[in-house]
Formats: sequence, structure tokens, C-alpha cells
Amino acid sequence: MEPIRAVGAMSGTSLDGVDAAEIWTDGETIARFGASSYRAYSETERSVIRAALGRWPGEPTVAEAAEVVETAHARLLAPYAQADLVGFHGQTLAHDPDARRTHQAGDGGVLAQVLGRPVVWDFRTADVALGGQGAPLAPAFHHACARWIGAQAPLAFLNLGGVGNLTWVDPAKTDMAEDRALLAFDTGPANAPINDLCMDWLGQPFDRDGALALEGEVHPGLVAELLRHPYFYKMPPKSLDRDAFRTAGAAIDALPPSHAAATWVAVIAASVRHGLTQMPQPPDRLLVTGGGRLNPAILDALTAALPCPVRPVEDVGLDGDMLEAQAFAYLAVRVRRGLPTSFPDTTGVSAQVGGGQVSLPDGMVDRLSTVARQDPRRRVRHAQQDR
Ligand SMILES: Nc1ncnc2c1ncn2[C@@H]1O[C@H](COP(=O)(O)OP(=O)(O)OP(=O)(O)O)[C@@H](O)[C@H]1O
Ligand SMILES: CC(=O)N[C@H]1[C@@H]2OC[C@@H](O2)[C@@H](O)[C@@H]1O[C@H](C)C(=O)O
Repeated sequence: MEPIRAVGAMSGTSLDGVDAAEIWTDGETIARFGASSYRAYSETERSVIRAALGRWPGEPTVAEAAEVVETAHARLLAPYAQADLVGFHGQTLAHDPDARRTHQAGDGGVLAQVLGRPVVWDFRTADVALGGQGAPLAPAFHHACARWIGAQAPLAFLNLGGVGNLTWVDPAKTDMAEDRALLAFDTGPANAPINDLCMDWLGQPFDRDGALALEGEVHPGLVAELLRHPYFYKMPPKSLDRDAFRTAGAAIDALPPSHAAATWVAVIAASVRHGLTQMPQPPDRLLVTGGGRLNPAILDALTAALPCPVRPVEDVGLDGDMLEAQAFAYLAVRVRRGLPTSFPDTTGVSAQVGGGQVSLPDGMVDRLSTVARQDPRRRVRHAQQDR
């Protein structure tokens, strides 16, 4: 199948803004990467979104937040007029997979009308409805990235956002739906506790370039104690809330700020090291993406703690700022082709599932969907048909 030119957009948990990035793909192989851009939320926009965090559709302030998200995306995505398809993640406001619900603000139907192009959105609902965690969804894209960089041996991607998550990929298994082609799970805390202590002590949103942590000393006893948390004994796939270690980490937060930052950095490295022991086979390298890769204290600690080389994804020609936006462009194409987007080994879902609604602008004929219906590989339950 000819590659589709798709643009993906992601509004992450740090609420800084929206990333957009284009790729050409058939939903299996990456043909090439395209342009990318970023639009920061204004303080006013951010406060509207923040007011709606933890709320569900129909509750106060959610409609206002959705409008902010839709408007920001419409502005950022308008210049991508050549893209044939849009993958729109939206902004997660609430996520409760145990109650089988998740909520990303922003209506893809509205965006389809405004942009005049098909929009794939609501990527997580089908997965949680089938008992999955609804996250992470990027692993399918990591599998494609591993093949794009020509990896021969199993490797791992580590995303360092608010929490850390690892994807183990066996590139020899070219069909990602194959058993043991992928394994993904959250490793433990990442930037969130460091950001919180920087805000509390310094009035800064994060520890720029690891300056605070690099001044401090690690408290090894508290690292060992945190690593005894029951989460580390659970088998993957497994996932975490942003603040899951707030109580367990109170003793670390009580240290002087530089020691606390250094100790959290050591916790990040120790939890990733532990995560590697839960993988089917040791990866030959760890490729780091997400904002935490820009913190030298974290990269140094990972390098010292891990048995394999640790490198930012830029080393293999990928873009660590745009990987998530690219992932939702890629996933949009998979949804349009009826291919699965999550698997029992990535989200714990009971069966592989293609999650995502497709919204078309008025009057557009659904050519791609016809192709998907004829595709013999279309063997997954699809969210669109279940509605
Ligand atoms: N120069 C830097 N030095 C240290 N840390 C940094 C730097 N740049 C970014 N970060 C960290 O990365 C975080 C942002 O990471 P990222 O953009 O991956 O988050 P996100 O996409 O919003 O999160 P998630 O992936 O959890 O949705 C910041 O909050 C900060 O902690
Ligand atoms: C529910 C939700 O929005 N989860 C996000 C969040 O941000 C990072 C991490 O937590 C990851 O699990 C996920 O996003 C990425 C893009 C994912 O699904 O792979």
C-alpha cells in the first residue's frame, strides 16, 4: 500500500503546549518523516485546562477546556494542508482504567469540519473498554521506529515524561502483533517529583539541565526503601498515575532540595534498571526520548546504573521532542487501515484492539475505510464498529 501523508498532534501531561508532526506511512513501515511544529498554551489557556483536570465530560469547565484544546489544534494544524489524515490525541483530563474510562478533551468531529480532512481521535477508549490500561499507545510506533533505524537486536525505548515508561522491541518480529514482539510498561517516577520540588522550593517548573540534582548527594537508603514499593513487584504490563509515589517519596522530599533532586534521579535510574530485569531478554541499548533526556543528571545516572549503552533517540536520527506527535500520526493510519494499536503486552488489554474514532468532514467519501474493509489483515475488533 502507498504511504499516507499524516499529521499527528499531542498535548502532553505537562500542559506546556501542543506538538504536531507529519509522517508518511502505510501504518506498518515509516516511509519518511516530515515537518513539525509546536504551539505553547498561553497562561490563560493553561489555567482553563488545569481547572478541568480530573473531570469527565458533562462536568463543569470540561466544555471550556475542550474548546481551548480544539482551537489550539486547529491553529497549529491548519498549515498542514497537504496531509491526508490527522491523528488527534487531545488532552487527557481524566484517566481511570480500573473503572474502564478515560477522557481526552477535544472533539475530533469539530476538528474534521474545521480542517476539512479526516480526523482519527479518541484513541484510548476502546482499549480501556476491553480491560486495558489505555496507555501507553506509543509502543506500536516504537516498533516501527526500531525497524526504521535498522535495529537487528532487541532494544528498548525509554520515555521520560512525568513518569518513565519502557518499550522493549524485538525487531526480528516484523509483525508487532506477534507474541513477544513488544513489551511495554511504566518503570516508576520520572520528572514529576523533581518538577514538584523545583516548584515548591525554587518557584521553577523543572530542574533545568539537572543543575540542582548535580549539586546534591544521593541518599542510598531512601532509594532502596522506595524500590521496595509493591509496584516494583508487579509483573508488566502495568501503569502509574503521575503522583503514585507522592506518599512513598515523602522522606525523599523532606531532604534538602539538592539532595532530594539527586535522590529522585537515583530512583529513576534504579527503577529503570529494575524494569530491564522484567523484560523478556536484555536489550542491546536504551534509546531515551521525552523531556528527561535533556537532563544530564538523569542521563549520567542511567549510564552508570545500566548494563547497556544509554543514548538519546537523536543518536539514531529520531526526534525526542516529536516522537509522541509522530506516534499519533502513525496510529491514525493504523486505525484507518483497521490495524491494531494496542496489545495484551503493551496495555494489558484482553485482545489486540484498534482504538480510535474516525470523523470525516461533511461530504467526504470514505475511500480509505473501503480499503481497510478489504484488507485481509483486518482481523481486529475495531472501536468504530462497536459504537
Ligand atoms: N533542559 C531540561 N533540563 C531538565 N529537564 C528538562 C529539560 N527540558 C525538559 N525537561 C523535563 O521534561 C519535562 C517535559 O517532558 P515531556 O515534554 O516529555 O513531557 P510531556 O510530553 O508533557 O509528558 P508525558 O510524556 O508524561 O505526557 C519537563 O517537565 C522537565 O521535567
Ligand atoms: C492516559 C494518558 O494520556 N497517558 C499518557 C501520559 O503521558 C505519557 C504517559 O502518560 C503515557 O502513558 C501516555 O501517553 C503516551 C503518548 C502513550 O500513550 O504512549
